[in-house]
Amino acid sequence: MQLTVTPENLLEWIALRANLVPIPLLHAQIMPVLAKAVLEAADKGIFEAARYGSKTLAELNVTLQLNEKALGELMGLLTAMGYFNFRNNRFTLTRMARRFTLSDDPRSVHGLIVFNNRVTWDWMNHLGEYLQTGKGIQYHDTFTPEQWHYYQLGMVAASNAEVSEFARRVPLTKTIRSGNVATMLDIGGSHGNHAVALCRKYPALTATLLDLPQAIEQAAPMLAKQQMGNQVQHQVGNALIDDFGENAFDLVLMSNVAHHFTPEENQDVANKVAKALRPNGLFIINEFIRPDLSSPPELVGSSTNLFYGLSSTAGNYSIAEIQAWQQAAGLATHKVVWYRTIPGRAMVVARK
Ligand SMILES: C[S@@+](CC[C@H](N)C(=O)[O-])C[C@H]1O[C@@H](n2cnc3c(N)ncnc32)[C@H](O)[C@@H]1O
Repeated sequence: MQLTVTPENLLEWIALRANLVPIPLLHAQIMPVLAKAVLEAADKGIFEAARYGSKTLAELNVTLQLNEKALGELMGLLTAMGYFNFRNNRFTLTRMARRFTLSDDPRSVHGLIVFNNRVTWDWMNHLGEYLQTGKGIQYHDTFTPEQWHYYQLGMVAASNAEVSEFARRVPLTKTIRSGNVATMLDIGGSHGNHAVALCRKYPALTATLLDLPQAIEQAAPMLAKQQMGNQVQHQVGNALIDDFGENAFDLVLMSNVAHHFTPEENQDVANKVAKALRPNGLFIINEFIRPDLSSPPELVGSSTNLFYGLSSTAGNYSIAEIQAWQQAAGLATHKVVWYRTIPGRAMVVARK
């Protein structure tokens, strides 16, 4: 799947091939406005206001109480972007918008949109500085409790978008698949969505979510809502400092954490994971993948690579880099599972 400029007829195709389309104008003038429109719309409750039936602009604004001219401009853009249908002067949420922007759909990314609007949008102003210094924001060290809250809400929402495909396609050991008693460690497990999905499917599987104390403070109520009792539990810790034990787990997941760590830190974590796995146990690194510069362009992996560099100093890693840590830790390369619903994202799996 690609995010691209797509010609709609032969003449447009020719214009594109003839290098007559000012692509940077689209990237520099149009794309930032598209992104910010979606962020503000979710944050101001515009999708929510349109939840029931079809509404005129004035009807929408009864609850929103915004400037009606400005709201009209935003609604025009959101309609062009496929979030609303507009007929007989009335706006109706599209199926796509209903599923992904309303906060209560299991696949909703609403929390991530709000996190990006309230927290990460400002980070973009640091990109120039990052390019000069190579030093990312390292937000885990500086977040206020409120920012930690939006962060964890954002992470639940981001995982909502992938968790059903994850649970369906993740490689698992025979012990887990045959319903025997088994254990799982989720490094940086936060809200626990991935572990919860697996533990629901395999009631004899128990999971430990290891995360920083500030994360657990915010994520604990989110996990409690899942009503998993003792089957999925938080453990306060730091993956860069703590030991994970020996022959203790059938499965270790590290989802969206490697991009916060340097290669040396990831190697150190992989070594500890190898020790903590039982024989035949699996280590899954679930990440956006940095595309090889020599391979065909892929926007999601490249964009998240820059974003994680800016935010965490590290960035995305290629499949080869991830597998090299796993192999150096004494694990055997097992599988790479590319998501079908999220471009540029994969589970890189190794076996003990
Ligand atoms: C981007 S979130 C990913 C959350 C979840 N695993 C997912 O995929 O949705 C990264 C998580 O890693 C945690 N984290 C960051 N550094 C950590 C460390 N040194 N030890 C343990 N957890 C860490 C953060 O607090 C956060 O909850």
